[in-house]
Amino acid sequence: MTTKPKIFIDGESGTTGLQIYSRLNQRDDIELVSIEASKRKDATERAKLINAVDVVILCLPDDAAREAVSLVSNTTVKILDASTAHRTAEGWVYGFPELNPGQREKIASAQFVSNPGCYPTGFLACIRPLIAKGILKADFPITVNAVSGYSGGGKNLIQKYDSFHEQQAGGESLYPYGIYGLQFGHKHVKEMHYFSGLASPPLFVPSVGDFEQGMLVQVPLPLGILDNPPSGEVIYEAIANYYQSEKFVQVVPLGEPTLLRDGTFLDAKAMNDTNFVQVFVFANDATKEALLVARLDNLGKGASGAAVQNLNIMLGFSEELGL
Ligand SMILES: NC(=O)C1=CN([C@@H]2O[C@H](COP(=O)(O)OP(=O)(O)OC[C@H]3O[C@@H](n4cnc5c(N)ncnc54)[C@H](OP(=O)(O)O)[C@@H]3O)[C@@H](O)[C@H]2O)C=CC1
Ligand SMILES: CC(=O)N[C@@H](CCC(=O)OP(=O)(O)O)C(=O)O
Repeated sequence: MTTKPKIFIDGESGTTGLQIYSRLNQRDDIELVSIEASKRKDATERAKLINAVDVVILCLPDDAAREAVSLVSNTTVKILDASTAHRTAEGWVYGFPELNPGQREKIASAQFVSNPGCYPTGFLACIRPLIAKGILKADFPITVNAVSGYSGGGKNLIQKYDSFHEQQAGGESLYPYGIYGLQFGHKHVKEMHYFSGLASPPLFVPSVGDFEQGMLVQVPLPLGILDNPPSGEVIYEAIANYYQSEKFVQVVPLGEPTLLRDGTFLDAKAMNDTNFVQVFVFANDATKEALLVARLDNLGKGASGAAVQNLNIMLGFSEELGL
């Protein structure tokens, strides 16, 4: 009988950890190992488990994730970090299998894998094919506007919204929508810049809406600044070809009307509870404007679904198991 790989989720009771747990706990091809709740922040107890399993999934704030990595003494244990701490760090592989040819092979053989941020997953899914294929040059000025459900802010933001909902007592939302990060330099910009291949960091404005889960990431392309702008069809074909063999990145056919609610709104929640990121291209060749949009579940392909996909790759399992 072959032994099942042992998995420890450090931060199992947090927002991301719970979602990973729920995707893994029905599986009989792995063994989930848990820490006693009262000892979940005890470094000695965590170190024992971290060094006794095959893969540790870190679902912790950045500092606690760095601490967990410092506790690793077993050179055979693999670490998958869902936090921002190691996304551009040396010695770590970026856990976005669809990003570049050969990326999933790197994930499969790595000891240290970082799970991408939710916003960067949407952004990179849109822009990476255009830079990689030379449809846009690396110096094209890029801005990103995105909206996330409030679970993107973890337990703290969920608690805040729970209390808003109590105060509004069924009435109109107290905080329906707000932009943030207005000092710029959001913690995700570094990985957006690094893995896109852009010459300069994109200007990123995130926002949060009064819904728990779901995300839209918008990348406007003011093509009129170019002498010979690519058409919408060229942009669409480049992105669609890039992901043609990928299951979890869906490039929606150009001008697909049925995906807009009432023909008008693109709904942020439509990918919830899935591991898909959808990429849309909207374009007007006459006005030389285009807009790329990614739609994903911040807790799906944006966090926990992506973590399970990476775990499967790291264990040499079929990538789609449990997703
Ligand atoms: N929410 C999202 O959409 C996404 C989150 N992420 C990242 O995943 C990580 C986890 O985020 P999220 O689940 O949202 O956050 P939560 O705040 O919901 O959960 C964090 C968990 O870590 C535990 N924890 C905190 N400090 C320690 C410690 N020193 N030792 C052990 N456990 C500790 C907390 O326990 P306690 O509550 O008891 O303090 C809590 O269970 C973060 O780095 C986040 O940025 C990544 C992508 C998307
Ligand atoms: C709505 C909200 O607050 N979202 C979070 C991003 C969540 C996330 O992806 O965090 P990691 O980079 O640690 O993975 C934020 O903007 O900080």
